[in-house]
Amino acid sequence: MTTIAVLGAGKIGESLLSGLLHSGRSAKDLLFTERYPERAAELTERYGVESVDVATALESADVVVVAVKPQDIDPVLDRMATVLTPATLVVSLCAGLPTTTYEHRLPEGVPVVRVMPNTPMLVGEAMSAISGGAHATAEHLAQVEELLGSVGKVVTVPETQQDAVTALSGSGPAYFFYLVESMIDAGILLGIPRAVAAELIVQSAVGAAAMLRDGEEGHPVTLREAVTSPAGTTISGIRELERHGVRAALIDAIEAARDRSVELGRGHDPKE
Ligand SMILES: NC(=O)C1=CN([C@@H]2O[C@H](COP(=O)(O)OP(=O)(O)OC[C@H]3O[C@@H](n4cnc5c(N)ncnc54)[C@H](O)[C@@H]3O)[C@@H](O)[C@H]2O)C=CC1
Ligand SMILES: O=C(O)[C@@H]1CCC=N1
Repeated sequence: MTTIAVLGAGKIGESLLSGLLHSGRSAKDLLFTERYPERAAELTERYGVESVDVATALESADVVVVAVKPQDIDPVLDRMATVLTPATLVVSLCAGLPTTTYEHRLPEGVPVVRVMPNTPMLVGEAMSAISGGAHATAEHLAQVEELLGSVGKVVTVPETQQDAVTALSGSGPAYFFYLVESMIDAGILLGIPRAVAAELIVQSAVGAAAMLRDGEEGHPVTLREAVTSPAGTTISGIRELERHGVRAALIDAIEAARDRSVELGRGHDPKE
């Protein structure tokens, strides 16, 4: 069985471990490394997965998943450079980091696949986009697709689109959570108890998402028009959204996130 080591068990590393276990993978086929011992102990107790040091993880794993922050990648790449061979597949979840950064710092031929997942992985509903580097074969991509496919949906994209994908689906859940949080606040303003407002809005979000994904008519414009009655309530609200430039704000937000992804990828490649 393939041994998978997750380097960095923070929010996304934990989501991946949890998602893989839920999908039926055995804890004995998983390893993780974590900088903070208390965090490592907490996760081992919660999931039964063993925490090891980075060198052990790199030596034991068939697939090494890098889930540290891009700002923390340099010491990890230095360790990887001394241990890895082309027999190990590297899967990078790091925002902004191009596959070439790994290729320029790791021994020749080590296969690298860049992935942008998202935290709904925790409940088996991730959206992950994958792109292979220069030494990644179709089999490597299929392996990563199978791995991430067990915790959600997977698409393959050209690596040139990964910074945009990071802004859209990597950060995307945060924007939906922000919207839900704001709508619950509106409920409070209108005198609805917080718990009731939260139930109303969360179930509306779940219902809207199900219509978008599974409904016969999944186009957002058609679905919104169906809620918007002539001279009704919804159009009064939409006029306010337009007056406040919410559409432009969202476009600007996603463009800013894309730009930040590009920025995070800089400064780690000796050939830059
Ligand atoms: N949080 C998210 O929604 C998403 C995050 N990502 C990417 O995943 C990566 C991790 O992000 P988060 O989980 O949000 O950050 P985080 O800060 O929660 O987790 C990073 C973890 O790595 C550990 N770490 C750092 N250096 C280490 C080392 N040398 N050895 C062992 N452990 C080490 C830290 O202690 C921490 O627990 C980032 O590169 C990010 O771009 C990608 C998609 C979504
Ligand atoms: O905020 C971040 O940098 C990470 C990458 C995508 C989602 N969270």
